[in-house]
Amino acid sequence: MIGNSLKTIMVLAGVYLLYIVISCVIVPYFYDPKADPYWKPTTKLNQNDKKVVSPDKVVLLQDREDSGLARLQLIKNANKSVDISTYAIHKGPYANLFFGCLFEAANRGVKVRILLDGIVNQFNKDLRLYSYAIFTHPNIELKYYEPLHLGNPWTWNNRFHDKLFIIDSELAVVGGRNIGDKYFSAAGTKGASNDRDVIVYTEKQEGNETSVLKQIDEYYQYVWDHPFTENAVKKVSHRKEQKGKEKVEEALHLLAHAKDVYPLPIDRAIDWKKDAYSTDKVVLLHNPHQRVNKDPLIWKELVSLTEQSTKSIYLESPYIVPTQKMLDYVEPEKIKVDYWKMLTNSAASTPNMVAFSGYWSNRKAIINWVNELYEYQEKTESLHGKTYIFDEKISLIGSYNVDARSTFLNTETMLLIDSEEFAHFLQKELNKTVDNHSLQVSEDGSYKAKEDVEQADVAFWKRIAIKTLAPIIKFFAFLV
Ligand SMILES: O=P(O)(O)OC[C@H](O)CO
Repeated sequence: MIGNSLKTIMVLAGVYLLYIVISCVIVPYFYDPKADPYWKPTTKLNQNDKKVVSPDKVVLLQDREDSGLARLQLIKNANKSVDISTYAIHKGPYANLFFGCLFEAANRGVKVRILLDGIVNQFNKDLRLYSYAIFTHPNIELKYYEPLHLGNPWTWNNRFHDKLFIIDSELAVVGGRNIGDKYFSAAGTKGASNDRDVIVYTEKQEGNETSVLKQIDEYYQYVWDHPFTENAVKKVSHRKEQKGKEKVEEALHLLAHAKDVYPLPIDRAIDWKKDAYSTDKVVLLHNPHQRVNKDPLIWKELVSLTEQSTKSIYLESPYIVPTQKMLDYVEPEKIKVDYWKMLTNSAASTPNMVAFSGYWSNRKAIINWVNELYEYQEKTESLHGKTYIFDEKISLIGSYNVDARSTFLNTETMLLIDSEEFAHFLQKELNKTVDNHSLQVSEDGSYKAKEDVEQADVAFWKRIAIKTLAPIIKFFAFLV
């Protein structure tokens, strides 16, 4: 009897596993996304357009602490609304301060909306407690994009990787950072993640119709109302409501004593607008919201810009895992750029062994594609920036990594900035990371020696993991 039940359970589990493999692995491997027949690249690089100055100004936000502080201050100074979308909120002191600021803003009447990836966040215990308090608060809402439904494994690959932060519909932060201590930690913090954001705002009231902020606002609303998003909590018991309130009180208390846990004074005014650059055009790029494989709109844009570039391309991505399906969109004979520099994590710095193993198998090919390939040599910090600069004119910053997951599977948001001044500045900043912390990879895969940068040791377990994973990931790179 017990034997029969066990057999039935094993058969059902096997059928379910097969259902998962078909939905999450086999279908995405074969399924070609439907292409938008009207798609055109956003920018023609070599066109001598009549110069139109956009009303948008941009500020590069690189320093980890400043970037964390800016978010907290912007929430504190919000008057009407705060709209946030991010892939992940990691539990820890920064997330608690962040929620402290959000609840403080909501308590004074600011409308707060938070949109997160479902699967990645719905098992975060702290977030669950906040979600109970959010449910009962009239001014804060929390939604999950594609939360886990065990019966719909074909939705599991559709991850929400957008990263937007919009204040009063008047200013936005677009970049690559999630919310968590490692993105905003002080210099020298172990496990710190280095990234870049852009603050975009407009000062001209009459120019607002052409501002990217309108586009960002409309896109946020579109995703907020999208059928793939759901309210995080549908009902709460009295006990849960109580637990949520206690968590919020804790966060507000922490905020009141922020100086004990946060290295920078939250109320210190930063005049970040002093570092603003004027622009000719700013556009929000995003992938379409489609399940299984998406029409790879951001990748198509990057390929088009690569093919149009004549002078230079600077590319920084924490993971570089090109797949054949991605390369099918490229016509190599069209790439005529004079100089191409690429920067990514080394085996020592990468926190993502799966993605790095995918890169490792392609490393030799990449060395041949570009003029100079660099790898970041810090053992306790990693690169997380997604930065692309074409012909010292067009810059893209945002969430998109050069891999199949960002290309076909995830939602992604990138800010395209047409500004020579900004591109020059960004290029200089990227070169600082290259010059001070990275080594160039030679044709044989070894590093070229450099006086001021030492090759970082790769932990023994990492070497073994890369050697073991690389041949396996080759077959699954379309999911990485
Ligand atoms: O580290 P992130 O935030 O760029 O995310 C990497 C994952 O591949 C997202 O799917």
